[in-house]
Amino acid sequence: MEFLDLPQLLSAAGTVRLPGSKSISNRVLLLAALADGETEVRDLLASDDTERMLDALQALGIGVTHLGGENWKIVGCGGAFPVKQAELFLGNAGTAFRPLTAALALAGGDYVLKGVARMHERPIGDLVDGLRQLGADVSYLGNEGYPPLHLKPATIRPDGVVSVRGDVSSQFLTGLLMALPLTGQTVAVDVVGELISKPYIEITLATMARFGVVVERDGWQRFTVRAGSRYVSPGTVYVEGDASSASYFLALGAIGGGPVRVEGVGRDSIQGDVKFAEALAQMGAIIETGPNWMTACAPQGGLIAVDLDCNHIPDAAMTLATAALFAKGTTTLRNIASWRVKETDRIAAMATELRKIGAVVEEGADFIKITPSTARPAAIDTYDDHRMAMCFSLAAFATPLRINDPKCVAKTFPDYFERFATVTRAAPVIAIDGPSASGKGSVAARVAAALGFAYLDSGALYRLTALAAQRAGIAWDDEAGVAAIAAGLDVVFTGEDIRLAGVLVGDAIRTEDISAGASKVAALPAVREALLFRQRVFNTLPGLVGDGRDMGSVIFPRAVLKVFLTATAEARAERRYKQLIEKGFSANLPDLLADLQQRDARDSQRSVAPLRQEADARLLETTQLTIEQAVKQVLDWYSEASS
Ligand SMILES: Nc1ncnc2c1ncn2[C@@H]1O[C@H](COP(=O)(O)OP(=O)(O)O)[C@@H](O)[C@H]1O
Ligand SMILES: Nc1ccn([C@H]2C[C@H](O)[C@@H](COP(=O)(O)OP(=O)(O)O)O2)c(=O)n1
Repeated sequence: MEFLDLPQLLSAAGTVRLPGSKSISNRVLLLAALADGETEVRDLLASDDTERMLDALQALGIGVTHLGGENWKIVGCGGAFPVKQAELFLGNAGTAFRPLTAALALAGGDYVLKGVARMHERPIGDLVDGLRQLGADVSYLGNEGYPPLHLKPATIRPDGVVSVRGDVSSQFLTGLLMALPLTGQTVAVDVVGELISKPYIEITLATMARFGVVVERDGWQRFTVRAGSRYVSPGTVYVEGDASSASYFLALGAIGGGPVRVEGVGRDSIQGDVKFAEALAQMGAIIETGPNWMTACAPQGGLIAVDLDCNHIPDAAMTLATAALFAKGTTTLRNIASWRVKETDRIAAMATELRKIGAVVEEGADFIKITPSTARPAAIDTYDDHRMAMCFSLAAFATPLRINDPKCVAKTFPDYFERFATVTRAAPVIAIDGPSASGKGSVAARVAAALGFAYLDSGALYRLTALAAQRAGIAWDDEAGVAAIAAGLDVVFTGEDIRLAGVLVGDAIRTEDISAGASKVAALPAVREALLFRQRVFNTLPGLVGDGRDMGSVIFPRAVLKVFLTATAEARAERRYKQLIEKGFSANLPDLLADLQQRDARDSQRSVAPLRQEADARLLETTQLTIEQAVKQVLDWYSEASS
């Protein structure tokens, strides 16, 4: 499985131009397809969900032309799709599936609508019931009440009023409303139960109005579309930036200092999720808004917990759940039952993953309560849910973490993590790589002490793996066996002390035998893989100095400073000789030199993470230098690199 490792974050500031709103994009595409005339759609969101809609429209015979960038031309069909028989695959795109179901059920053709497995677990029965009241012929191909669906031609006989439930997903009402002009008659929709996510209905009404259809509204209970309503292209439509996507960046500013500015949505937005900014302000964040921009900064004393009804911001509220990790007290998010029928059961997923990083979480049918506690690194599962991946990126302010399957963000925000990187600063790393006995450990530990940073002796992990394998009777060339040992290493570093399975290791990992074993196990790709995340979790505040062979190339490629530390083989053999004698080991200089040359060769010739000076690493030749001189040089380079 693909993953993305995030270091602990230090701060956030900058500006992000948001991608187009998913909700607006897919509504505009469908209405442009149903309208009379051509529509130029500008700033459309480029994502999986909009691709599913564009593909479906093309399959239905709609003229779709990419004008370059985020701009598209849609040739409307005036309410009659040219293709009367089709099978459409809509992935996990609810914003494509529900409205297309409604429009196609009234379109007089024979259509099959399918999605991914999760889409087939997301209820659609309430919408189908509504459509059947209009005479539509809709049947379930799998489970009753769920996609896939078969829609057949039918006589549509609107008899005035249709009832639809409003308390499961507002997308059912959205789908129905957008399809009603296709009946040509006056139809009223009565909402049964409390309508949730009202702001999404506002987006629907505003978008329909942009295409010339005005829906009469009686509170949130009854919506009427008059006979003769027709969609007409407004010519050009600009899609607003995505307000839900804005939530991650505003939260970054609120947690990481800021200011973080988002452009593309603001005070004038038609999207309900802009209200997320108000929720963040209640947590203490300093928010400013303009017509189409917003900024967020962290408050002096840090964020504070809130108890909020989130019915009006169901998607953006997820962002509050991870922002709660940085708020004093217990945050309660209420009235969020719809989370359970989204891309995944978001209440369960959020609770499980927040607990992994140490938060105390209570969940109920329609609420979640989060109390922060000491954070610990973890690998976060994302459940094929873009918002899980984006929400948990915020948690990196508390701890380094791994995001599994980060590409699931493509559903609404394909380049999310690239943008995230441009507005965040991570805890700095100084990477010191070089051959055996070049002085890496001595220099790295002193540099770390001078800066107050943590120190990672990565070689010790390979040495510990070799030792633990030896103790377990596993041969050093048994890749799977040694990798399992590496993955399960029970090791605790405290200052200079290293404990393996609770017992002090001392010099047992420094013998020449274990040195040779370490070099052998280090050549096994599965072992390196198993030790990757274990090393990256050292990347915490205020900073880290890591020494080894691949600190700058593989483990911390974004290190602020990379140093390749070396000395002649003779000088290194002599240093090692002295070191061993001082420790009371017996040693022989010619043997040491031969051993060291053999190890240099093995470390630099292996296929994975070979020892070599990277193009972006600075060379520090120490044959003629004292340790103090070498340390000073690294500190000078660091202050240069970080200024
Ligand atoms: N520049 C230097 N000049 C002289 N001795 C050094 C220098 N750097 C390191 N040493 C000594 O060499 C030995 C090996 O250094 P160490 O830091 O353990 O190397 P590495 O971590 O690269 O294997 C230590 O005893 C250390 O004190
Ligand atoms: N990041 C690292 C660190 C060490 N190794 C390998 C290379 C060495 O043969 C062993 C032991 O590393 P260590 O840095 O402790 O060895 P030296 O002190 O340099 O002799 O592990 C590695 O492959 N990658």
